[in-house]
Amino acid sequence: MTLEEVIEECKLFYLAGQETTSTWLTWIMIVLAMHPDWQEKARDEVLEVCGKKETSFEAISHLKIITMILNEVLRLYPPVIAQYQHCYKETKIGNITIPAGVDLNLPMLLLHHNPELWGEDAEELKPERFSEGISKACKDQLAFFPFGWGPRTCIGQNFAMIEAKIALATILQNFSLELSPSYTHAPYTVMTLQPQHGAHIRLHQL
Ligand code: HEM
Repeated sequence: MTLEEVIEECKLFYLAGQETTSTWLTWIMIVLAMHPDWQEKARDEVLEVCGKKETSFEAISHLKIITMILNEVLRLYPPVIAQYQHCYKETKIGNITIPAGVDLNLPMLLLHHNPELWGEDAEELKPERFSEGISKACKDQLAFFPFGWGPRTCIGQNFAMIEAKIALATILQNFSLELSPSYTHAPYTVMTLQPQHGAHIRLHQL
């Protein structure tokens, strides 16, 4: 690789890895402040598995409720709301022929909220959907792809999962989260899906 290419790769990793994970963590905190019952379940699990100690790589693999919550937040508030693919040469997928030059939009946000795939409660926070893993959460497991799909799927997804689990476990060990009355729920997109008026959350030290 040339020096120029290495620099460009570093920029890509910074953009793809920082912005996505930080908005995801922001939504996780908003959602747990909105749903104190799930916040309590999540904290109980963290305290049971890790106690008040620093979370270890080994311990986070036992955080089942936290994993369910992380997936449900990715479903409702995917940081990347759609993927755009350009078809360079005529391609056949099943019965469909896509001519060269066509731009495809894969709308994660729409599919993640589709009641035909997720049920009439698609708009509700229900982490228990993921209690038996991703493949059983939805009628069509291809409908959940917050990290993309296929050979170019997100290279950082496992890293992001570990990062989010450690960050969330540490926050829950030390703080309780309460939604401020000034918070207005308005998801909107500026490159990633963000809370338009900010994440007004009160943190109470435990
Ligand atoms: C919540 C966190 C994240 C989300 C939602 C996310 C989402 C995505 C999506 C949708 C793609 C496009 C995949 C495709 O074309 O099929 C992608 C690609 C990529 N992501 Fe992530 N990502 C996250 C975290 C990270 C992290 C932490 C890193 C690096 C440390 C990272 C590095 C990359 C890179 C380098 C690519 C391009 C891969 C390629 O084209 O071969 N991402 N990500």
